[in-house]
Amino acid sequence: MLQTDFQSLIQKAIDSKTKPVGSLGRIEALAAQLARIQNTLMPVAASCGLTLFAGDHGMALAGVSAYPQAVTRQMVMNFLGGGAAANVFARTLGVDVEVVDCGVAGEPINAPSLLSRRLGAGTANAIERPAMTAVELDKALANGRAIGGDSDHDTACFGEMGIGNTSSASLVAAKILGYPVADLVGRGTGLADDGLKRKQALLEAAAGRTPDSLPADHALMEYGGFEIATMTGAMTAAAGAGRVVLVDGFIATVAALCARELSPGCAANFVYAHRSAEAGHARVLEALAAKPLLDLDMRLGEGTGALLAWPLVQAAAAMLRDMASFESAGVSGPA
Ligand SMILES: O=C(O)c1ccc[n+]([C@@H]2O[C@H](COP(=O)([O-])O)[C@@H](O)[C@H]2O)c1
Ligand SMILES: Cc1cc2nc[nH]c2cc1C
Repeated sequence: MLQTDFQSLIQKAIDSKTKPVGSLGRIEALAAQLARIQNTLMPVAASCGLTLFAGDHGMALAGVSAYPQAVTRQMVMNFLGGGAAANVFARTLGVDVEVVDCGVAGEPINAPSLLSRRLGAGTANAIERPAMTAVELDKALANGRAIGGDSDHDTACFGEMGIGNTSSASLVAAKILGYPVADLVGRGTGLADDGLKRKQALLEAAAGRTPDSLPADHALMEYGGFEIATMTGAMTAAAGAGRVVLVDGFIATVAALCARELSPGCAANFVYAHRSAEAGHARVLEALAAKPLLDLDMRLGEGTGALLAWPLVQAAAAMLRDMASFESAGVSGPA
């Protein structure tokens, strides 16, 4: 069937439901997207998994974050213990959580429930040199594809943890979009004014090492993080496998931007969950013409925004699948 014909069938199905035309607002657009992704007028949103990608950044040691690098590792232990915001939200929603070490600083973490896909003990300091090699990038993308492609869930939430990764994400996005990095720098975990100034100067120095504009793979190699690159691969494969991908905050949206550049078809499966309070997020969303579902002033990461959007995905699918039509319920249509 032609795409336009299927789109008009979807619209007809949505408009036949017992509600004034258009009255469920953006839930209707979301339902239509789910129908397109699953190629059915009976979309299913039955199960969702959260994969948390953790990695460290050489840049963090230059002082671009309000928190020390050690927090990445400590938070991985917290995820494994079930005590982080992402765990708590996931439990309330019945979502499974898996944690991936993509390259946390220090010795490998020895925990049976942790998936080890380490590319090293953190990236190189991208202020001075490329964050990773082409071989490391390829491996991270491949690791991500294997993780994103292997799941029983119809919906995937991807979250990240990495002290310094707002710096990495700002630089990657600036190079892909051809924006000055200053337009995309924010307070991250909560830098005060003097810290923000220092971060801005360091990121401008980092950006100055390379041309104003870079393709996504070069941008990732120069400025990316192991967790961001692994998430990028996971997003392409999850979308390729027909899953709905709930895109979290600033860092996850930059991974989605990379995924779209590397594998354009995957964008159709992306649902932008929320607008983070991190300064650059609104700009990157704008560049993607993406209107996220939620705006809760959150800026945590960990997939917390994506998790909170999961019930909306479930509601949208149930609306299209289960709501009565004017005809089946014997309700009069517009006069
Ligand atoms: O998701 C977001 O929009 C977001 C915005 C600001 C900070 N974060 C989280 O905070 C960490 C990065 O902040 P920073 O200041 O260390 O670059 C990293 O672990 C992210 O998960 C996440
Ligand atoms: C405590 C803490 C938890 C986080 N979760 C994601 N990024 C984080 C950064 C910090 C500092």
